[in-house]
Amino acid sequence: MWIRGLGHLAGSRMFITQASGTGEDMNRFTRRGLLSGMAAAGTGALIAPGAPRAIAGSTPVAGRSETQVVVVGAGLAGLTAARELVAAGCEVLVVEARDRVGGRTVNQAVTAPGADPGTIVEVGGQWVGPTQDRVLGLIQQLGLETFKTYDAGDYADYHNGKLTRYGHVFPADPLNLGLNRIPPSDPVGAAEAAAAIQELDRMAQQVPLDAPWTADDARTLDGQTFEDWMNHHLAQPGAKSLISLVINAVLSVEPRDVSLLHVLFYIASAGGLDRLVRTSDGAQESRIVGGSQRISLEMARELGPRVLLNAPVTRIEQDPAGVSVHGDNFSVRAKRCVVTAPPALAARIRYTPPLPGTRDQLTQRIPMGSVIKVQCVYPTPFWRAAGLAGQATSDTGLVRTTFDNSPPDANVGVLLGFIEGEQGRQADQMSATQRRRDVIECFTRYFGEQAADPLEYIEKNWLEEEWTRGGYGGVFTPGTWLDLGEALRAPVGHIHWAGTETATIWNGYMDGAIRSGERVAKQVTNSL
Ligand SMILES: Cc1cc2nc3c(=O)[nH]c(=O)nc-3n(C[C@H](O)[C@H](O)[C@H](O)COP(=O)(O)OP(=O)(O)OC[C@H]3O[C@@H](n4cnc5c(N)ncnc54)[C@H](O)[C@@H]3O)c2cc1C
Repeated sequence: MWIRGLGHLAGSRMFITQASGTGEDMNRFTRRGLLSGMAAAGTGALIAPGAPRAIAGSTPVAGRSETQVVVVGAGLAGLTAARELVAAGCEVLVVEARDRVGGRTVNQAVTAPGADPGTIVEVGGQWVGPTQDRVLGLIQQLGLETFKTYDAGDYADYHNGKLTRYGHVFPADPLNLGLNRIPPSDPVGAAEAAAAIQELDRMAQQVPLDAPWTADDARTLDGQTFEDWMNHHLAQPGAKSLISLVINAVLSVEPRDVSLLHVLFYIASAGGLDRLVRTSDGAQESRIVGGSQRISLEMARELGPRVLLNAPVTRIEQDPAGVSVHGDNFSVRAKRCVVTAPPALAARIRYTPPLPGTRDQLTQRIPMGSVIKVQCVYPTPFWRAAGLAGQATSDTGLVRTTFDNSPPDANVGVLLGFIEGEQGRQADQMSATQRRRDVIECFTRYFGEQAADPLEYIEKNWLEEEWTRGGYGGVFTPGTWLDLGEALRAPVGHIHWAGTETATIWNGYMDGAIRSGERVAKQVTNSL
C-alpha cells in the first residue's frame, strides 16, 4: 500500500478514537495509537488533528506499501465489507470523511440533570426487528444485546383537532388484517387505508427484488409517483392522509416525490408494509443496549488502524492496474475500491475517467429523504403511568409520529419524534428556537402538559449533515429503476458499489447496509 501526502504533516499530533463509549467521548491523544496509525498508513508520518487519522488498537498492517482494497465510508456497509474482506485474507483500508465511524448511526449522550452517566439516545438509525437476520446476527457476534421498544398501553392519534386513544390493533379491523398503527379516528378512511395496505402488499409481491425493472408492468409502475397511485385508488381523504403518513414515516419523503415501483420494491424488500410500520413484530421492535453505533464502534475496534478518519475522498482515478483514491491531503493506491456513500454523496466524488453516463444519471435521480429526529428528555416516562405507549400519529404539526425512546432502565423518560418529508424541509428553514417550540407543542398536544417542560431537547437535522445530506436513505424517483436500475450494483472497472441503497433485502435499513457490505466483499474477492 502506498499512502502519500501525509508526510508533510510530520511533527503534529493526532487524535485517536477509542472504539467504545459515545460519539462524543471517544477522542483521546495516545502515543501508542499514534504509532499504530502510522504503521497502518505505512508512512512513518505524523498526522495532524483534523487531518486523516487512524483508529487505535488491533493489528496494524505494518510495513506494507500497497493495500488491496480501499473502502470509502465507515458506516455499517463499509465496515462490514472491510471485516469480510479481512476475514477473506485481503488487505484493506477504510477511509471515512467524518471524525467518527457509524455514518447514519450515531449515539448521543443524554446530559439532562438526573440522567444516569452513560445514558445515550441514538440520533440516527436505531431499531432492529424480525427477519433482519444479518444485523441481528452481527449484534450477537459482536457480543451486543437488544431490548424491546416500549410498546405497552394505548396509542394516540391526533386527527382534525381531536385526540383519540386506541388499542394497538385496529378495533373494527373490517378486513381482519390485524393491522397495527392504523388509528380508528376516521373509521371509513381507516378501512380504506387498510384495504390499500393489503393491495400494496399484493402488488409488491410481484416485484423481483434483484431487478425491479423486470416487474410485470414496470413501465406503468415506475411511470408514476406514489401520489398518482393514491389519487386513482383512494377516495377517502382520511385514507389518503393515513397512507401519506405511512410514506412520510417509512421513507421520509412525500408521496409526490417517489416512484410507485420504488415504494413496492421497498415494501417487498422488508416483507410487507405492516412489518415496516409495526413496533412489536415489526421494524421498530428492538433497540441495541448502549446504542446502534456500538455495532460500528465494535467493528472499527476489530479493524483497528485499517480505519482512517477525517479522510473525505474527493477523487477516484482508475487505470488498468488499479485505483488511486485521493483526498485533500492523502492518496491511497489499491487494486479495488468499494464506495459505500449513498448515491447522492457518491456522485459528489470526481471520477477519472468519468463514470458511464447511466451510472452518473442514476445517482442524479436518487435524492435523500428529509428527516430531522427530535427527542425530549423528562424525569420519568410519565405517559406510561397514564397507560400510553408514547406512540402517536398526527395529521398536523411538525412531528407526526412519536415513540417512547427511554433507555432500557427508564432512568429518564425520552419521547422521540420524527419531522419528515415536507415538514422536514420547512423545519430546516426555521430558527432552532422556533423548531424547538413547535416540537414541544406537538408532544404536549399528544401527551399533555407534562410534556411541555423537558429537561433536555435533542435534535439531529440530517439535511444539514455534510456527509449524508438527508435520510433515512436515497429514494428512487419515477423512471429511475426502469431505465437506470441495472447500474446500481454493477462495478465500474475496479470500483464496486455498496451501501443500504444497493440492498435487495431491508433496503434503506441497517440490515440492508450490512447485507450490501457482505455482498460487495464477495464480489470483490471473486474479482481479485
Ligand atoms: C434519522 C434516521 C433514522 C433511521 N432509523 C433507522 C432504524 O431505526 N433502523 C434501521 O435499520 N435503519 C434506520 N435508518 C437507516 C440506517 O441508519 C441506514 O440504512 C444505515 O445506517 C446506512 O448505512 P450505510 O453504511 O449504507 O451508509 P452510511 O451510514 O451513510 O455510511 C456511509 C459513510 O460514508 C461516508 N462518506 C460519505 N461520503 C464520503 C466521502 N466522499 N469520503 C469518505 N467517506 C464518505 C459517510 O460519512 C458515512 O460514514 C435511519 C436513518 C436515519 C438518518
